[in-house]
Amino acid sequence: MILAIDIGNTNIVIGGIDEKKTYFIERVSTVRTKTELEYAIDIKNVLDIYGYSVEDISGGIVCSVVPQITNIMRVAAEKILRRDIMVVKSGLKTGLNILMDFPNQLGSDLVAASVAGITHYQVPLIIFDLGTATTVCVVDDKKNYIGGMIYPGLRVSLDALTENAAQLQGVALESPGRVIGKNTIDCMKSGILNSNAAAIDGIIDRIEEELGQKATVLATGGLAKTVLPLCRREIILDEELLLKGMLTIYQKNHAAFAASAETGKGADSCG
Ligand SMILES: Nc1ncnc2c1ncn2[C@@H]1O[C@H](COP(=O)(O)OP(=O)(O)OP(=O)(O)O)[C@@H](O)[C@H]1O
Ligand SMILES: CC(C)(CO)[C@@H](O)C(=O)NCCC(=O)O
Ligand SMILES: [K+]
Repeated sequence: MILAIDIGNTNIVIGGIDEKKTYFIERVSTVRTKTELEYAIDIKNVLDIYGYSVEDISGGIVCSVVPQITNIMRVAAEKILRRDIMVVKSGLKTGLNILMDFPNQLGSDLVAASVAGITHYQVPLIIFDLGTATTVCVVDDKKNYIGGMIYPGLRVSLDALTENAAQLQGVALESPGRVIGKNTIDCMKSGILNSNAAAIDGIIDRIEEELGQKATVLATGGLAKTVLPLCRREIILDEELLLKGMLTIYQKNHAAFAASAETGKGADSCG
């Protein structure tokens, strides 16, 4: 099994995975001030809770969209696993052809999700990731990453609303059970959930129209399981999509990575 660490803007997902299965998957909060030792303790605690030791882990990979934490987490994982840890970045083999204006600016999380998409599902693909941001990845029938969308995630949208409206307070992100709200809280709950669900349905229609093809639609991220039940289109929920993508990237690059680490050419340059 390898250790896969996905650093998002809100949460860090720590998972143990191999081609057979996911052994554990846990979230800790993304805290920008934590030290290497504190993240090392997080990793150690997750392993301890599940009864795994360092010997059970054959390697590690970090995927991050928070640049100031990337290296701290890499060193933290190296402290625990006592081996070089791979970082998802441009230059690695992925099997995905990124047709963007600036391919190296594409978020590593979007790369990992798309790699998992082309590995485990039928292309073309539309992939929604409902986290801090809601992102949409579009992969065509030739496994080209052709673009997507980025818009505010549900929690970020709600926070902006309550900050700007004097009479509105925070609500839990849960369905009120009906579309037409009868009180402030239900109106807000219905509004945030149904507006996002309807957006997803509508976005799928528009992307398929622009693609000229029907696509496999996937969803992942902390909020996917809350929103998907309100969508009308068929959408496959895969909460382990990023971990699966990180495993594939690890496998495709592991030999070159080990060789470059061995010859001291720099632990994190692979090609
Ligand atoms: N059970 C929950 N109830 C309410 N909000 C939640 C819940 N779980 C996650 N969230 C919200 O979902 C968002 C985080 O989703 P996720 O765990 O996918 O985070 P992330 O991976 O850090 O996001 P990103 O990858 O976009 O940076 C946050 O806005 C968080 O407040
Ligand atoms: C859009 C987010 C924040 C989603 O996590 C992340 O993928 C990111 O910071 N991306 C960089 C910009 C881009 O992907 O075009
Ligand atoms: K940011």
